[in-house]
Amino acid sequence: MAQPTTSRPVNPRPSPTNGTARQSRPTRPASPRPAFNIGASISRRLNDPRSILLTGVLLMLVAVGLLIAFVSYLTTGPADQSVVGSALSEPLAESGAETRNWAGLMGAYIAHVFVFRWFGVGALALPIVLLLAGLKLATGAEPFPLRRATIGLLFTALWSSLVIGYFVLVTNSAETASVWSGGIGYEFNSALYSLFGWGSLAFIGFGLFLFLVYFIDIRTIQLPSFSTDFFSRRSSAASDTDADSDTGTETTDQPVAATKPFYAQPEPFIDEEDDDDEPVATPAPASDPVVVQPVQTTESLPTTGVPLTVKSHVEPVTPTEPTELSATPAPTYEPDPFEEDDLVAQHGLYDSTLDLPQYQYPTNELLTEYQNNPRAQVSADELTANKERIENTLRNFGIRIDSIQASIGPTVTLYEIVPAEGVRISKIKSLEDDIALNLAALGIRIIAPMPGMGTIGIEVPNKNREMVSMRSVITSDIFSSSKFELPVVLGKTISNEIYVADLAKMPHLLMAGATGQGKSVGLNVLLTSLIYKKHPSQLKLVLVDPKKVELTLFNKLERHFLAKLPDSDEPIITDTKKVVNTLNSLCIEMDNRYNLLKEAGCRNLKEYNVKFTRRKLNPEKGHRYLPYIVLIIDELADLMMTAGKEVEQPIARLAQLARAIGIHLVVATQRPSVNVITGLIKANFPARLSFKVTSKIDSRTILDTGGAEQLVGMGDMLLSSNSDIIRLQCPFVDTDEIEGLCEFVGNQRGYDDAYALPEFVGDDGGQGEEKDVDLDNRDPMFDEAARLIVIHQQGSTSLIQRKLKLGYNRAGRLIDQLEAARIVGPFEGSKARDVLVLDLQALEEMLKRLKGE
Ligand SMILES: Nc1ncnc2c1ncn2[C@@H]1O[C@H](COP(=O)(O)OP(=O)(O)OP(=O)(O)O)[C@@H](O)[C@H]1O
Repeated sequence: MAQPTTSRPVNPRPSPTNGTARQSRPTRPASPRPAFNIGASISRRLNDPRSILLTGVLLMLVAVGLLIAFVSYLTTGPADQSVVGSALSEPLAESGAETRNWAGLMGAYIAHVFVFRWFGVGALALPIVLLLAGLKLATGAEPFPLRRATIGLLFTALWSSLVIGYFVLVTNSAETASVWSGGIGYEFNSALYSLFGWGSLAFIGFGLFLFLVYFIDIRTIQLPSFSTDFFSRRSSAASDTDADSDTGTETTDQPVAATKPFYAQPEPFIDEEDDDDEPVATPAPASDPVVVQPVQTTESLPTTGVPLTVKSHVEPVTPTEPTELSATPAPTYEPDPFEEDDLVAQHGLYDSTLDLPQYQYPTNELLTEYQNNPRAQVSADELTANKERIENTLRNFGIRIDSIQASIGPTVTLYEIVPAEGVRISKIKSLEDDIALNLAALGIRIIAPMPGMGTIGIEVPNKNREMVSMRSVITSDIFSSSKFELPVVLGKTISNEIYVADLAKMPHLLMAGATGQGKSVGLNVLLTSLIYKKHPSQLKLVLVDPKKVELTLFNKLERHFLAKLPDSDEPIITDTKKVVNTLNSLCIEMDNRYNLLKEAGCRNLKEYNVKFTRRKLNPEKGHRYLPYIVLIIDELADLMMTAGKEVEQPIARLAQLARAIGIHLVVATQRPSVNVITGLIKANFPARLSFKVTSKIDSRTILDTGGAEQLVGMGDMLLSSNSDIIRLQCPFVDTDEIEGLCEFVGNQRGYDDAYALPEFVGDDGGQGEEKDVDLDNRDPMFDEAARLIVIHQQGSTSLIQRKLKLGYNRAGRLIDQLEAARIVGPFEGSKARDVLVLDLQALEEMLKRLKGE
């Protein structure tokens, strides 16, 4: 679990409030809207994909112009030199008319600077760099990794200037040939030659050597004597495959995926089956059977996490059975380091964000800047009054104290009391209710003792509270520089620190709170944090919303961040049956991912993705970059009531096993009772968050302790993780802001469709599919059964059984026929089916139609 990190001094300033900003959601109360911000508008324009396209095309045009000017200058340069020289002194029209350069006077002038004065023929590198950059911006295509190409070309420009300069100097041909070396090369050699003579060539040669060592990594250049030469081995493997095509061992000589869209990057590739008769597999040490480990926090690319014994041949991977935690350790395979280095040198590291290279992360301006009410500070009077009342109350109960100190938070102020020697803490704890009554404020919480300190804390709500805006936390240093895998900003602590947690480490979160206390805002905050930090290729959301209204705004993210079942129309899942199928599908995804990790010899998703990024895993073997998947369920109670075990079991299974493979769950409910948050579910959610609940019992169910019933609402919450309980004020984000954010993302170019989860075919034949029912061959009791169901408005098999005195099988067949005739709805777990026909009159009409009358 993440620790809060301090971004402010521990002794905070008093906090302002906005008392008006919380009347009701979704309409934002009278909080001031941000004034029109010119800077924000310009920055939005610049980030607009159309502006990016325009910049790209402009760059390419400039590049072509420069290329023409430079090439032309190499032949016409000497003739133009006098024109360029006189251009500043004579009227432009005249000097322009005399220019021989194909790109006119301007071309001649720019080429004069770049070619003649600076780099000579090497100046051609500049338009090439601009061309590549323009191409990438305009189309996303990147024939060579741009950064490496730029460095390489600029070095070539400089180095060629130096080499040619040397020869121009020693052959005394400056008059005619210095245009090829440019001024830099010639002047450099003039200076050096007088000191070292031909030794200056050694300097230049050494420069090249340095570049090769650091930039290309000279160690990876293959000498002809290497018998393991990558290309020769690959092509021989390919011909082997040709000769024996039914072995199923496919190899491809072309690592670049030709069928990918134009913006796709080359596939990472290493063919582990390219071995000869001497397979060497390196099994992982059979020591520790636990393959699941929490993901590391550091962003630096770790080594692969498997013992690295360098072998040049590997054995084909044999998939083993999936997926329990105690699964036997995966065999690890050591790919040929020369191959990987070669691929990485050729294509650079794999970069998942190149799936959508022009994707723009949301800007801060999309969030509202709320002005906090200046009256909302905790005044010195309020502080002194509370202090005195605490002291008096304690004194009345015979408790002496040594000192009392206040820290002002956004919602509550914490009075920290050092009791006099000999005072028992349990005594103070037992007086909690009396002290609260005396201080006459709602939401007094007594923390006795404060963890890790010998003091007692009393939290008293502020008269006016501070609104913690989403914008203020998103723009904070601590969040924007966070290196967490899945950073979520949960709010501000009592000492005004911004609390950022890593969902990947939590690894699942259970949320509860009575209605209207801030749960939906809390979920929106969580989703907003993730969307601000992650690229669509790195994160997929599965949103389950049985209430059907809470998460609808996120619909717009379908082709960027959402995942759904292949045959589902709606990306946000509201139907119980679909929820069950989706949960089961996630379990299949989990099993598939475990298999991939096992084959790759990785212990968790992060290691796996690092390995994939380094092009050590072959996509032709099913390996792919694995995005995190976050499953959000808004209202577990509804699901537990309608589908009970059908949802409980996959949720528990996912919660138990999915952390290592990057599937994380956030489950919210307004009814934290034991039949919703069952023991099985609770045991698998170590991190729990509670907004205000209605009773101490509810607080115990969710947090295992009281306290949540004393919160003051509006996002005031307690987070329990690792047996610590922290009080936080959740940030506020309005539906308008969420709408703006979703539009910003949704209007950008996305994937063709939502991320497809594996297909799941349930016991009843899949996603509520119709069964094979022949309505022409109806049961003789069909009409009667239909009337019975419509009269009772209850779609139950047992009703038919009882009233028509039929056996279970026949009643079951009848209900299937009624479903096929759309008189009752589909099976919904333990609940009776919906009756789709409202009255007998409508029914009789339907029956007539069925009979063809
Ligand atoms: N973090 C917050 N800061 C300030 N006000 C808040 C915050 N969270 C919620 N509120 C206020 O409380 C109201 C209710 O919040 P919200 O809709 O999130 O409650 P809920 O628990 O989801 O309710 P329900 O279960 O009925 O959907 C909001 O409209 C807003 O005015």
